[in-house]
Amino acid sequence: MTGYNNSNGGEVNTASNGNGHSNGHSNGHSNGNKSADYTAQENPTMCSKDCCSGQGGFKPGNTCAPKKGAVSSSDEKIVPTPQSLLKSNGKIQCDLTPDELRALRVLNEDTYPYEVIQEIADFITKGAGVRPKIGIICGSGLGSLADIIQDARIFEYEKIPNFPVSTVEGHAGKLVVGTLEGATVMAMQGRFHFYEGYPLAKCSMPVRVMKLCGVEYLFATNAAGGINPRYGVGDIMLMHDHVNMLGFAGNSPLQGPNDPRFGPRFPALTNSYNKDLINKAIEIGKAMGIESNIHVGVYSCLGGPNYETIAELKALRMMGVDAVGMSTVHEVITARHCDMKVFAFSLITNKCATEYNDKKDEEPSHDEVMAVAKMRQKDCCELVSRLIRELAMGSA
Ligand SMILES: O=P(O)(O)O[C@@H]1C[C@H](O)[C@@H](CO)O1
Ligand code: HPA
Repeated sequence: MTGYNNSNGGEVNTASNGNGHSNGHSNGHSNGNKSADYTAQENPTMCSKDCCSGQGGFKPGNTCAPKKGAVSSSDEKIVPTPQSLLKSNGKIQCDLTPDELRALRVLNEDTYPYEVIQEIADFITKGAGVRPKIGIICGSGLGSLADIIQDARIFEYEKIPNFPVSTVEGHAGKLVVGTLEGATVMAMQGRFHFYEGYPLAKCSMPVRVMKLCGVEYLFATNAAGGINPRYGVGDIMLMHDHVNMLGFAGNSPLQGPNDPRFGPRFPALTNSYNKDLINKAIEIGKAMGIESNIHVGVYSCLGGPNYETIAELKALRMMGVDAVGMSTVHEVITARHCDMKVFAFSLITNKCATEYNDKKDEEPSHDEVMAVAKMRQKDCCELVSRLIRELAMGSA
């Protein structure tokens, strides 16, 4: 693998992709500082704190009453709100404090207001005592990337105010802040996926938290299926572009009102993956003796949680996709929107069949994904830490 440049022989572009977004304009997102009166009309599916926490806390889809219009099975009873809970003005009494109510609203809203993200970032930077420069998102089974961080301050997602929780095996649900190879870093041991029930903006919300913590570089990693027939299990594909299948279907983490404090309404994504970092990673791969296992390619994210059909994989291949997964793209979009530099790679954990066959052992499974990630975590950690060392030394 020689130096990467996808611009047909032009110079490697070292310029940052400043998208010139303005600061200081609010789009007037309110922060939920309303009274604790919570009308049934505002959200017909919510009830009291005790009821929701009885179902394991406030989580996506954690509703306590059937949605309006839902068909109930014959043995289910619809229990009307007791009159004793209704105030004379028709509002339901709520025993949540204003802060709890606000947290409930934030967790149930699709987008996080700037101020809430700022509060999360303040909580982390104050707790850690540093402002990290590099953000790392660990893919499935690649959480050990965060284990190599020194002077680590660990925040469990559950304890970070207004943070979602990780629900997938191989995603520990911890944020680790510290230093790595001389650089201040924050790493997510566990990301949020669309298939967990989170809207895309919520899946990639931590990227905005990183930005407000001071992060300039996003390193995103993932486990993916190799569609390119040249890719082997355990190979690493440096992402130089993506195909946003969820975007084709009209879904985006940037959907909804745009807050210009993060970035512009219509961001360009043509130079999303930093070419200098790709070239440095190729050099590092050579120095590590794994050159033949390193590729540069195109990743595509589907919604999951099911793996793809043969027809879907054939279609993706025809579209120029080299590896397929269920994450990363919305994180990259969010990072580029707020002008972060991005480096991302896929660990190829399985080869995707593009021809029909009946071989059960060729079907992908999360167990296989986790096993391959475990096997290859050492090289992935070394690649990331050497790249960060180059950044810290100012040579990348
Ligand atoms: O979080 P990533 O994208 O690394 O995880 C992949 C996609 C699914 O979450 C899971 C499937 O095995 O691995
Ligand atoms: N498809 C989608 N996501 C994945 C795969 C796959 O084959 N492998 C790991 N994550």
